[in-house]
Amino acid sequence: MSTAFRWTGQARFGRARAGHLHTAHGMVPTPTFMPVGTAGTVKAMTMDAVRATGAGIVLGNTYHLMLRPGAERVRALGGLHRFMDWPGPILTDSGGFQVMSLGALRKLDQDGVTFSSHIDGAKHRLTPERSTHIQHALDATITMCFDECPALPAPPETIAQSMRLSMRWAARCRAAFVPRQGYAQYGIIQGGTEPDLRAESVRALTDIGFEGYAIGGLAVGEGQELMFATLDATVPLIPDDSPRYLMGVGTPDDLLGAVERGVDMFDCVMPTRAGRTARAYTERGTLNLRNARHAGDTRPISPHCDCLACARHSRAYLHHLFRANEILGPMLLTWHNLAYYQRLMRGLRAAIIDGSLDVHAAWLRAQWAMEDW
Ligand SMILES: CNc1nc2cc3c(=O)[nH]c(N)nc3c(CCO)c2[nH]1
Ligand SMILES: [Zn+2]
Repeated sequence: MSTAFRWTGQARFGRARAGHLHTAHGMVPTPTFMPVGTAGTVKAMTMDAVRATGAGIVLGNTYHLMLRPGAERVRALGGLHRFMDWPGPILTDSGGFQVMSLGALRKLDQDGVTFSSHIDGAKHRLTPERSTHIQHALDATITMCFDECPALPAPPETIAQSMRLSMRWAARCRAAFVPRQGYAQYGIIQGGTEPDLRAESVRALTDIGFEGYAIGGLAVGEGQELMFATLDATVPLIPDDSPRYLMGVGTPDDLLGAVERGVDMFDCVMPTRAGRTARAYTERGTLNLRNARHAGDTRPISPHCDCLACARHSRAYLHHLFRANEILGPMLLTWHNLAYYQRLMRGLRAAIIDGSLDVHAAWLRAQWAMEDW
């Protein structure tokens, strides 16, 4: 069986699709949610626990790993898969977004970005070539292009100039990429919420040619309606047999709407960040487990969940752990939230395959609107 990197379709429902991502590090059913493993760890989770939630692919970050422990050290230690003991596929983001959200004293120019580390203030520089080389040193299964994600709202001219810079950088990233069987590089579509700029960006990237395409520049405060409108304008322009990845998204309702619009891959810090702040995701919305109403509640977080927290513990116990600031609290709740996100994706995939996505979507939305049990 060829291990060439590719996405293969299995079933369609309207613009939604179910399929498989074939990579050098294994095959992942889509649509898929990628837990964020920023600095070589999915915070508060062992990788066995991440696997137990049903995750197939995780995300790492160039920015964090280049600062600590350093890409060359990770390469010397056998690459990120060995380093974090995750044999499955790893997608690494390229660093530009994180520099603009975390780096200090940032200076963007036509050639790249100079910044000071938020850890020790040391000066660093990222260019399309350096970001691509770092991701190669990490042995990322999927390498992301080095891009600029403009803050929204912004005038169309600003969005256009930023997108065209990212497209010039995408060509430099492709030239610096070392092709390997089963590995991939994704172009990142920019253009804000301007349909014509989005179309120009898709054309620029497909002219260069990548193994997959990400929709960047969203989930930066534009709101769900504008995000969905931008997906409506952009996703149909992406080659049908290419995997589509919506960066940084999102809530369960965002994921449903984006899957309905043909997106295959997602990453978001919400389930893991919420797991550390006592916010639990359930089929009926979210719960704040620090709330006193849970103090004596012997029920599991969700009656539909097979995670460790729901199998063995009560809401009362989770409430206690967070009130006592015990480390086990974030561990159990992160596990639960990731299990919820994976269950949601499995349900969407099954509904696409059995032709019931419209009914399933209506049921999900009705459930999310209901009061907690
Ligand atoms: C939370 N919202 C969000 N929007 C994003 C937008 C971008 C983007 O446009 N480019 C790149 N490289 N990464 C992005 C990321 C980090 C993904 O974890 C985003 N994350
Ligand atoms: Zn659970």
